[in-house]
Amino acid sequence: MSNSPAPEVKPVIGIIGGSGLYDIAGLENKEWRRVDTPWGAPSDELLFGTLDGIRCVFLPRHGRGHPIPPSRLNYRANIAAMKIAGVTDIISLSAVGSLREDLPPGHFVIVDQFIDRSFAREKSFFDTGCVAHVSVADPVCPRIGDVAEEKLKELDIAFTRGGTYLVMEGPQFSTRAESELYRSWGCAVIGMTNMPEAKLAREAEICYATVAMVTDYDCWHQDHDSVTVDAVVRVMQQNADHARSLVKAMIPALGQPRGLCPAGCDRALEHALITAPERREPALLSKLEVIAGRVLSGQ
Ligand SMILES: CSC[C@H]1O[C@H](OP(=O)(O)O)[C@H](O)[C@@H]1O
Ligand SMILES: Nc1ncnc2[nH]cnc12
Repeated sequence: MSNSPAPEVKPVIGIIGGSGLYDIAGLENKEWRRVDTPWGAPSDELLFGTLDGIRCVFLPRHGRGHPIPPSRLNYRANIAAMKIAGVTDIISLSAVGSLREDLPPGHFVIVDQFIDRSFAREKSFFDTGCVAHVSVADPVCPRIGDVAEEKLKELDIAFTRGGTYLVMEGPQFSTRAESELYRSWGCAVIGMTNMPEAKLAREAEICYATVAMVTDYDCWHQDHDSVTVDAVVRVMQQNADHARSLVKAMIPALGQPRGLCPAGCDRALEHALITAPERREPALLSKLEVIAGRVLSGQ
Protein backbone atom coordinates (compact mmCIF):
# COMPACT_ATOMS: atom_id res chain seq x y z
CA MET A 1 0.00 0.00 0.00
CA SER A 2 1.30 3.47 -0.93
CA ASN A 3 1.86 6.06 1.78
CA SER A 4 1.70 8.97 -0.63
CA PRO A 5 -1.07 11.46 0.18
CA ALA A 6 -4.17 11.58 -2.04
CA PRO A 7 -3.78 14.26 -4.69
CA GLU A 8 -5.52 17.45 -3.69
CA VAL A 9 -8.36 18.65 -5.90
CA LYS A 10 -9.35 22.30 -5.63
CA PRO A 11 -12.95 22.00 -6.79
CA VAL A 12 -14.50 24.29 -9.37
CA ILE A 13 -18.27 24.08 -9.09
CA GLY A 14 -20.37 24.01 -12.24
CA ILE A 15 -24.07 24.71 -12.07
CA ILE A 16 -26.38 23.89 -14.96
CA GLY A 17 -29.62 25.76 -14.55
CA GLY A 18 -32.75 24.34 -16.11
CA SER A 19 -36.12 25.84 -16.98
CA GLY A 20 -36.73 28.98 -14.91
CA LEU A 21 -33.17 29.20 -13.61
CA TYR A 22 -31.16 31.51 -15.83
CA ASP A 23 -28.86 33.02 -13.16
CA ILE A 24 -27.66 32.25 -9.65
CA ALA A 25 -27.45 34.32 -6.49
CA GLY A 26 -24.50 35.55 -4.47
CA LEU A 27 -21.69 35.24 -7.02
CA GLU A 28 -18.88 37.78 -6.76
CA ASN A 29 -16.56 38.96 -9.55
CA LYS A 30 -19.20 37.89 -12.06
CA GLU A 31 -18.45 37.80 -15.74
CA TRP A 32 -20.29 36.20 -18.68
CA ARG A 33 -17.68 34.77 -21.05
CA ARG A 34 -17.91 32.87 -24.32
CA VAL A 35 -16.27 29.44 -24.31
CA ASP A 36 -15.92 27.63 -27.63
CA THR A 37 -15.36 23.90 -27.80
CA PRO A 38 -14.33 21.37 -30.45
CA TRP A 39 -18.04 20.38 -30.55
CA GLY A 40 -19.26 23.92 -31.20
CA ALA A 41 -20.81 26.54 -28.96
CA PRO A 42 -22.61 25.83 -25.68
CA SER A 43 -26.15 27.10 -25.05
CA ASP A 44 -24.93 30.52 -23.94
CA GLU A 45 -21.95 32.31 -22.50
CA LEU A 46 -20.83 30.90 -19.17
CA LEU A 47 -21.14 32.98 -16.01
CA PHE A 48 -17.84 32.85 -14.10
CA GLY A 49 -17.60 34.05 -10.50
CA THR A 50 -16.65 33.14 -6.96
CA LEU A 51 -18.62 32.39 -3.83
CA ASP A 52 -16.71 32.37 -0.53
CA GLY A 53 -13.56 32.33 -2.65
CA ILE A 54 -14.65 29.16 -4.49
CA ARG A 55 -14.62 29.30 -8.28
CA CYS A 56 -18.03 28.71 -9.84
CA VAL A 57 -19.26 28.46 -13.41
CA PHE A 58 -22.94 28.72 -14.30
CA LEU A 59 -24.58 27.73 -17.58
CA PRO A 60 -28.28 28.24 -18.34
CA ARG A 61 -29.02 24.92 -20.07
CA HIS A 62 -31.47 26.35 -22.62
CA GLY A 63 -29.70 29.73 -22.89
CA ARG A 64 -30.86 32.98 -21.29
CA GLY A 65 -34.50 33.53 -22.25
CA HIS A 66 -34.87 29.79 -23.05
CA PRO A 67 -34.48 29.83 -26.86
CA ILE A 68 -33.22 26.23 -27.27
CA PRO A 69 -35.49 23.15 -26.93
CA PRO A 70 -34.25 19.89 -25.36
CA SER A 71 -33.59 18.08 -28.68
CA ARG A 72 -31.50 20.95 -30.05
CA LEU A 73 -29.27 21.48 -27.04
CA ASN A 74 -25.62 20.90 -27.86
CA TYR A 75 -25.06 18.65 -24.85
CA ARG A 76 -21.47 17.89 -25.89
CA ALA A 77 -20.57 21.57 -26.17
CA ASN A 78 -22.23 22.31 -22.81
CA ILE A 79 -20.22 19.65 -20.97
CA ALA A 80 -17.02 20.32 -22.92
CA ALA A 81 -17.29 24.04 -22.06
CA MET A 82 -17.58 23.12 -18.37
CA LYS A 83 -14.52 20.89 -18.69
CA ILE A 84 -12.54 23.62 -20.46
CA ALA A 85 -13.57 26.02 -17.67
CA GLY A 86 -11.95 23.62 -15.19
CA VAL A 87 -15.19 22.41 -13.59
CA THR A 88 -14.78 19.34 -11.36
CA ASP A 89 -18.31 19.04 -9.92
CA ILE A 90 -21.62 19.76 -11.63
CA ILE A 91 -24.88 20.47 -9.84
CA SER A 92 -27.59 19.93 -12.43
CA LEU A 93 -30.92 21.59 -11.67
CA SER A 94 -33.98 20.50 -13.61
CA ALA A 95 -37.70 21.00 -13.79
CA VAL A 96 -39.50 17.64 -13.84
CA GLY A 97 -42.96 16.15 -13.86
CA SER A 98 -43.91 13.82 -11.03
CA LEU A 99 -44.81 10.19 -11.65
CA ARG A 100 -45.63 9.50 -8.00
CA GLU A 101 -48.39 10.77 -5.71
CA ASP A 102 -45.88 11.35 -2.87
CA LEU A 103 -43.80 13.77 -5.00
CA PRO A 104 -46.05 16.84 -5.34
CA PRO A 105 -45.23 20.09 -7.17
CA GLY A 106 -42.58 22.01 -5.21
CA HIS A 107 -40.91 18.80 -3.98
CA PHE A 108 -37.20 18.23 -4.74
CA VAL A 109 -35.73 14.83 -5.68
CA ILE A 110 -32.03 13.94 -5.47
CA VAL A 111 -32.04 11.64 -8.48
CA ASP A 112 -29.94 8.46 -8.37
CA GLN A 113 -30.88 6.70 -11.60
CA PHE A 114 -31.99 7.49 -15.15
CA ILE A 115 -33.82 5.67 -17.90
CA ASP A 116 -32.73 7.24 -21.15
CA ARG A 117 -35.51 7.26 -23.75
CA SER A 118 -34.03 10.17 -25.69
CA PHE A 119 -33.16 9.27 -29.27
CA ALA A 120 -32.34 12.38 -31.31
CA ARG A 121 -29.13 13.48 -29.62
CA GLU A 122 -25.38 13.02 -29.86
CA LYS A 123 -24.53 10.92 -26.81
CA SER A 124 -20.77 10.56 -26.78
CA PHE A 125 -17.59 12.56 -27.27
CA PHE A 126 -16.05 9.38 -28.65
CA ASP A 127 -16.65 8.21 -32.21
CA THR A 128 -15.21 6.23 -35.10
CA GLY A 129 -11.45 6.49 -34.65
CA CYS A 130 -11.49 6.44 -30.86
CA VAL A 131 -14.06 4.30 -29.07
CA ALA A 132 -14.62 4.35 -25.32
CA HIS A 133 -17.17 2.66 -23.09
CA VAL A 134 -17.55 4.23 -19.66
CA SER A 135 -19.69 2.78 -16.88
CA VAL A 136 -22.86 4.64 -16.00
CA ALA A 137 -24.22 1.92 -13.73
CA ASP A 138 -24.24 4.57 -11.01
CA PRO A 139 -24.76 7.67 -13.11
CA VAL A 140 -24.59 10.34 -10.39
CA CYS A 141 -21.97 11.28 -7.83
CA PRO A 142 -23.17 10.29 -4.33
CA ARG A 143 -20.79 12.82 -2.74
CA ILE A 144 -22.68 15.70 -4.40
CA GLY A 145 -25.96 13.99 -3.44
CA ASP A 146 -24.83 13.89 0.20
CA VAL A 147 -24.15 17.63 0.19
CA ALA A 148 -27.52 18.33 -1.48
CA GLU A 149 -29.27 16.19 1.15
CA GLU A 150 -27.54 17.96 4.04
CA LYS A 151 -28.33 21.43 2.71
CA LEU A 152 -31.95 20.64 1.75
CA LYS A 153 -32.49 19.49 5.34
CA GLU A 154 -30.91 22.67 6.75
CA LEU A 155 -33.04 24.82 4.43
CA ASP A 156 -36.20 22.87 5.33
CA ILE A 157 -37.04 22.20 1.68
CA ALA A 158 -39.17 19.07 1.17
CA PHE A 159 -37.17 16.47 -0.71
CA THR A 160 -36.69 12.77 -1.37
CA ARG A 161 -33.28 11.11 -1.66
CA GLY A 162 -33.21 8.69 -4.58
CA GLY A 163 -35.52 8.20 -7.52
CA THR A 164 -35.34 7.39 -11.22
CA TYR A 165 -35.58 10.21 -13.76
CA LEU A 166 -37.12 9.14 -17.07
CA VAL A 167 -35.63 11.13 -19.94
CA MET A 168 -38.07 11.60 -22.82
CA GLU A 169 -37.22 13.26 -26.12
CA GLY A 170 -39.97 15.90 -26.06
CA PRO A 171 -40.65 18.68 -26.72
CA GLN A 172 -44.27 17.52 -26.35
CA PHE A 173 -45.18 16.16 -22.92
CA SER A 174 -46.09 12.45 -22.59
CA THR A 175 -49.22 10.69 -23.66
CA ARG A 176 -51.23 9.18 -20.81
CA ALA A 177 -50.20 5.68 -21.93
CA GLU A 178 -46.51 6.66 -21.83
CA SER A 179 -46.93 8.27 -18.43
CA GLU A 180 -48.57 5.08 -17.07
CA LEU A 181 -45.83 2.95 -18.65
CA TYR A 182 -43.08 4.94 -16.92
CA ARG A 183 -44.98 4.68 -13.63
CA SER A 184 -45.16 0.91 -14.06
CA TRP A 185 -41.37 0.95 -14.50
CA GLY A 186 -41.06 2.53 -11.07
CA CYS A 187 -39.81 5.91 -12.32
CA ALA A 188 -40.15 8.85 -9.93
CA VAL A 189 -39.91 11.86 -12.23
CA ILE A 190 -39.88 12.72 -15.92
CA GLY A 191 -37.92 15.35 -17.83
CA MET A 192 -36.28 15.96 -21.19
CA THR A 193 -32.69 16.99 -20.59
CA ASN A 194 -30.58 15.04 -18.14
CA MET A 195 -29.49 12.51 -20.71
CA PRO A 196 -27.11 12.56 -22.44
CA GLU A 197 -25.88 15.31 -20.11
CA ALA A 198 -25.06 12.89 -17.26
CA LYS A 199 -23.39 10.39 -19.62
CA LEU A 200 -21.24 13.09 -21.17
CA ALA A 201 -20.21 14.41 -17.75
CA ARG A 202 -19.08 10.88 -16.89
CA GLU A 203 -17.05 10.67 -20.14
CA ALA A 204 -15.52 14.03 -19.25
CA GLU A 205 -14.68 12.69 -15.77
CA ILE A 206 -16.71 15.42 -14.08
CA CYS A 207 -18.66 14.52 -10.94
CA TYR A 208 -22.35 15.18 -11.68
CA ALA A 209 -25.58 15.03 -9.71
CA THR A 210 -29.13 16.11 -10.40
CA VAL A 211 -31.50 17.93 -8.11
CA ALA A 212 -34.88 17.58 -9.80
CA MET A 213 -37.59 20.06 -8.89
CA VAL A 214 -41.16 18.91 -9.38
CA THR A 215 -43.27 21.43 -11.26
CA ASP A 216 -46.34 19.29 -12.02
CA TYR A 217 -47.90 15.87 -11.77
CA ASP A 218 -47.50 14.39 -15.22
CA CYS A 219 -50.71 13.59 -17.14
CA TRP A 220 -51.35 10.24 -15.35
CA HIS A 221 -52.70 12.16 -12.36
CA GLN A 222 -56.48 12.39 -11.98
CA ASP A 223 -56.38 16.10 -10.99
CA HIS A 224 -54.36 16.94 -14.02
CA ASP A 225 -56.02 16.86 -17.42
CA SER A 226 -52.86 17.93 -19.20
CA VAL A 227 -49.55 19.61 -18.47
CA THR A 228 -49.28 23.21 -19.64
CA VAL A 229 -46.14 25.30 -19.86
CA ASP A 230 -47.90 28.10 -17.91
CA ALA A 231 -48.56 25.88 -14.89
CA VAL A 232 -45.05 24.43 -15.03
CA VAL A 233 -43.44 27.88 -15.23
CA ARG A 234 -45.47 29.20 -12.26
CA VAL A 235 -44.25 26.46 -9.93
CA MET A 236 -40.79 26.61 -11.49
CA GLN A 237 -40.44 30.21 -10.39
CA GLN A 238 -41.23 29.23 -6.80
CA ASN A 239 -38.78 26.32 -7.10
CA ALA A 240 -36.11 28.62 -8.54
CA ASP A 241 -35.94 30.60 -5.29
CA HIS A 242 -35.35 27.38 -3.39
CA ALA A 243 -32.80 26.27 -5.98
CA ARG A 244 -30.82 29.51 -5.61
CA SER A 245 -30.70 29.10 -1.81
CA LEU A 246 -29.66 25.48 -2.23
CA VAL A 247 -26.83 26.25 -4.63
CA LYS A 248 -25.57 29.04 -2.39
CA ALA A 249 -25.50 26.62 0.55
CA MET A 250 -23.94 23.75 -1.41
CA ILE A 251 -21.02 25.62 -2.96
CA PRO A 252 -19.02 26.29 0.26
CA ALA A 253 -19.40 22.62 1.27
CA LEU A 254 -18.60 21.14 -2.14
CA GLY A 255 -15.78 23.58 -2.81
CA GLN A 256 -13.43 22.48 -0.02
CA PRO A 257 -10.13 20.98 -1.20
CA ARG A 258 -10.44 17.20 -1.31
CA GLY A 259 -8.88 14.02 -2.57
CA LEU A 260 -10.08 12.12 -5.61
CA CYS A 261 -13.79 11.30 -5.78
CA PRO A 262 -14.43 8.13 -3.73
CA ALA A 263 -16.97 7.03 -6.35
CA GLY A 264 -14.36 7.30 -9.11
CA CYS A 265 -16.32 9.68 -11.39
CA ASP A 266 -13.10 11.61 -11.98
CA ARG A 267 -11.31 8.46 -13.24
CA ALA A 268 -14.12 7.08 -15.42
CA LEU A 269 -11.95 6.86 -18.53
CA GLU A 270 -9.17 4.90 -16.90
CA HIS A 271 -10.24 1.53 -18.38
CA ALA A 272 -12.68 2.76 -21.01
CA LEU A 273 -10.64 3.20 -24.21
CA ILE A 274 -10.79 0.20 -26.52
CA THR A 275 -9.41 1.39 -29.88
CA ALA A 276 -5.83 0.26 -30.46
CA PRO A 277 -3.44 3.24 -30.45
CA GLU A 278 -2.41 2.60 -34.09
CA ARG A 279 -6.09 2.66 -35.22
CA ARG A 280 -6.90 5.96 -33.54
CA GLU A 281 -7.86 8.89 -35.73
CA PRO A 282 -5.54 11.89 -35.21
CA ALA A 283 -8.23 14.49 -35.99
CA LEU A 284 -10.60 13.00 -33.41
CA LEU A 285 -7.80 12.63 -30.87
CA SER A 286 -7.02 16.30 -31.10
CA LYS A 287 -10.70 17.16 -30.45
CA LEU A 288 -10.72 14.73 -27.53
CA GLU A 289 -7.70 16.32 -25.90
CA VAL A 290 -9.87 18.64 -23.76
CA ILE A 291 -12.03 15.74 -22.55
CA ALA A 292 -9.68 12.79 -22.41
CA GLY A 293 -6.21 14.30 -22.54
CA ARG A 294 -5.49 12.85 -19.10
CA VAL A 295 -5.77 9.27 -20.36
CA LEU A 296 -4.79 9.78 -24.00
CA SER A 297 -1.41 11.28 -23.25
CA GLY A 298 0.99 8.59 -22.23
CA GLN A 299 -0.72 5.89 -24.36
C1 LIG B 1 -40.78 24.13 -19.15
S1 LIG B 1 -41.09 22.48 -18.71
C2 LIG B 1 -40.22 21.43 -19.83
C3 LIG B 1 -38.73 21.58 -19.83
O1 LIG B 1 -38.25 21.75 -18.49
C4 LIG B 1 -37.28 20.78 -18.23
O2 LIG B 1 -36.01 21.29 -18.62
P1 LIG B 1 -34.77 21.41 -17.62
O3 LIG B 1 -34.35 20.01 -17.29
O4 LIG B 1 -33.73 22.13 -18.40
O5 LIG B 1 -35.25 22.16 -16.40
C5 LIG B 1 -37.76 19.63 -19.10
O6 LIG B 1 -36.78 18.65 -19.25
C6 LIG B 1 -38.14 20.31 -20.37
O7 LIG B 1 -37.02 20.61 -21.16
N1 LIG C 1 -44.47 16.60 -17.02
C1 LIG C 1 -43.28 16.81 -17.57
N2 LIG C 1 -42.81 15.99 -18.54
C2 LIG C 1 -41.59 16.20 -19.08
N3 LIG C 1 -40.77 17.19 -18.73
C3 LIG C 1 -41.18 18.02 -17.78
N4 LIG C 1 -40.60 19.08 -17.21
C4 LIG C 1 -41.44 19.59 -16.31
N5 LIG C 1 -42.58 18.86 -16.25
C5 LIG C 1 -42.44 17.88 -17.16
